[in-house]
Amino acid sequence: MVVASVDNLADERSKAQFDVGAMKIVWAGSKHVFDVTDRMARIVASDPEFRKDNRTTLGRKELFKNTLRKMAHVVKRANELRLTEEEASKLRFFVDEPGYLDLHWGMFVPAIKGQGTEEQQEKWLPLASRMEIIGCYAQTELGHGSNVQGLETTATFDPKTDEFIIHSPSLTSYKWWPGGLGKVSTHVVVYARLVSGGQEHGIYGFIVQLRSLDDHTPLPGIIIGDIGTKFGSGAYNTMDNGFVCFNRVRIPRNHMLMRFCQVTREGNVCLSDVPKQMVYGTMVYVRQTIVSDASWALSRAVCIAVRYSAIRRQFGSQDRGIETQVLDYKTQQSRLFPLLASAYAFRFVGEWLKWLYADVTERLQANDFSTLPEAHACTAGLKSLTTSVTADAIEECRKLCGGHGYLCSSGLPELFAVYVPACTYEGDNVVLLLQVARFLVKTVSRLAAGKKPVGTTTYMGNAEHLMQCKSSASSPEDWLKPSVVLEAFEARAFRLAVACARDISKFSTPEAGFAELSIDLVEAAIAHCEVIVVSRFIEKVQQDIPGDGVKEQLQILCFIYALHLIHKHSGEFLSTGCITPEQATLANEQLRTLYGQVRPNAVSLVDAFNYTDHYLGSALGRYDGNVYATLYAQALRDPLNDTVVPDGYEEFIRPVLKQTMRLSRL
Ligand SMILES: CCCCC/C=C/C(=O)SCCNC(=O)CCNC(=O)[C@H](O)C(C)(C)COP(=O)(O)OP(=O)(O)OC[C@H]1O[C@@H](n2cnc3c(N)ncnc32)[C@H](O)[C@@H]1OP(=O)(O)O
Ligand SMILES: Cc1cc2nc3c(=O)[nH]c(=O)nc-3n(C[C@H](O)[C@H](O)[C@H](O)COP(=O)(O)OP(=O)(O)OC[C@H]3O[C@@H](n4cnc5c(N)ncnc54)[C@H](O)[C@@H]3O)c2cc1C
Repeated sequence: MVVASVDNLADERSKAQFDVGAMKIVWAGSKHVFDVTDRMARIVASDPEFRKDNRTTLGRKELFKNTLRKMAHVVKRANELRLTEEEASKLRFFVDEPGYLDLHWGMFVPAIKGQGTEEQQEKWLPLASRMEIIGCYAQTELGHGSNVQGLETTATFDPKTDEFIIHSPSLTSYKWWPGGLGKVSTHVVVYARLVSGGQEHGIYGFIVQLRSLDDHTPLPGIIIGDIGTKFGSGAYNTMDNGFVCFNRVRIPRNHMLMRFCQVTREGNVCLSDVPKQMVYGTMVYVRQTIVSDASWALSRAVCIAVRYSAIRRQFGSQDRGIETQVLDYKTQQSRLFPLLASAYAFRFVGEWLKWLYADVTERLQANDFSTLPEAHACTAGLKSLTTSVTADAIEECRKLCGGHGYLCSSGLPELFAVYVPACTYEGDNVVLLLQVARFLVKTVSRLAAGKKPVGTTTYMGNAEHLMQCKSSASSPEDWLKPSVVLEAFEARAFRLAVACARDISKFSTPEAGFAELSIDLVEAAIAHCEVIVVSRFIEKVQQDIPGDGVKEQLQILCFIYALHLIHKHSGEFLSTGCITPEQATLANEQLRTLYGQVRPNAVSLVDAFNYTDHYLGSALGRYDGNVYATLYAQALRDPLNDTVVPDGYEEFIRPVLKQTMRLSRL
């Protein structure tokens, strides 16, 4: 019997029809980013302190202490190697362990940068940069997360002492969930209702010291702790998501982040001439980073599933000879290749979103707020779309790996458990899609008033055409024309948005219509977000892309991405009359052909992610394909195999066996 061998992957690599090195640069974004990323990944992979293969077997306390050790080592290495901010952030990324540093650098520092005045930045950022203080971001409460306006924590100005009093008036007002809060952070940006002169003035951020810098004990008036063990083994349990109750804790007035709203010594509240939503700026920033992260998590799962599918063989042999690689089954391809294509799609849309965010930031600094609603809709919508798809895709990759995918040594269960809360944090995905829908309905109603849509809604300006057009696809090849594909996506999105706007107007109030039609609104929002991803991917493959065959591979992936969505949402494309059933069949035919074209390149397309075996953390996804020996070696290392006769034998197995023997003698 011939069994799968490690040569499978070498064979696969020899079939590649493109320059993998050049694709690595495209994936990374530039030669510079590739070099930094590659170097940081290797530093982590070669350092035994960053070992992570025992994580799922550790108890919570041991696990957490292990994370603290790793975080301290990250800081030490970053200092020793004099890493730049870019390098240090990559180093943390490849350590691949949720920990307080994520919140310190990912939310606390950005909140101060975005919401603090220049003086506040000058005071706090050096302390944070040198890690003389450790910070986190406390917005969510036990009773409210999505509804930020419903937060209960108060920050009441006391003009007698020139201080704010931070107070948690009820159990439901306890801050609940902030990462890094439970056990580590010394400081926090707390979001609270500003009260001055007996009046409420909305939600703002306040810097509060939580713990003594001498002995780490909570400061007076602060009750603080961890909220408990979370989903999955290892996974997000390395993080001390925490709770805190403030019992009239006093902070100096200048600890309120005052970039957009100032409270004077007398207690007067002066709003700057900027939209009040600027206070939500940190969320917009983080949502944008989450879109980029989605492509990393998705590509990691896909890399494992593609390599393993090339190694794994089942059936297909009459004479016990060589069997079929499961990657050759069309059903496997139809489940896996759209995910591979989505990984590339999310990578490119993530890069574009970074650009959009930089653009809006520049405009805001020049007091141009015109693109803020669009930036909010794009970051919210793409965060929702990419995290939902990625979470589902990781689970699909687990199933694509059959039984072995369910083992922790596949890396997939822990990846899923770590990743899935991305659908919830930084805004529940449905709540965020409803924000996009709100923006779309507004855009549609402005069209009627003759206002020209801009940015990602520019296509809606072509309203008459989009409402009437019928797809011209009359052969499978027609589905490889960017204009044909884009028109179908734009027409579907526009018609769904217009139908929602029209139906809302039939209700007594827009609010009532919005609430009743929210299911349709969410679908319209997804359709719009898919227009963004598809059009950015098409734009990308229309650019000059160096490297033999690289552009051709990206074109194949681009059309797989678009056509699999047409298949997935065929009900919507058909019911809106954008395509006919015959055209849907042609699109499917083309999709099957594209699967055949990507097949010989699949392993090389995941090699282009350039992941180290350390980062993948998977017996199934190893670069060398040595799957079975690794699975066996890891099984032997399981704590349960420390002894041949298990602990508990004398107490619990032997008595059962004895009892059974006694009974059988009766
Ligand atoms: C390093 C990564 C680790 C991750 C760790 C996780 C951290 C966290 O989870 S932190 C907590 C994150 N929490 C959330 O994301 C909460 C989600 N909720 C919200 O963002 C908001 O409350 C809301 C957007 C869902 C609703 O806000 P609300 O004030 O009630 O707003 P309205 O729906 O009435 O909208 C008013 C107006 O404001 C616009 N808008 C809302 N958000 C933003 C924004 N971020 N930027 C710009 N504009 C925004 C909204 O579109 C409305 O506009 P109009 O329609 O023009 O009135
Ligand atoms: C791992 C993790 C880390 C986190 N880290 C932080 C942190 O560092 N700092 C911080 O402040 N917070 C943090 N959070 C909290 C997080 O931001 C909130 O959990 C999130 O915003 C969702 O809010 P919620 O829990 O109130 O959900 P809810 O709003 O209670 O959602 C429950 C359900 O209600 C639905 N729903 C709610 N409102 C609507 C609506 N208007 N229309 C339709 N459906 C609706 C949702 O779709 C969902 O299905 C973290 C959460 C997790 C899981």
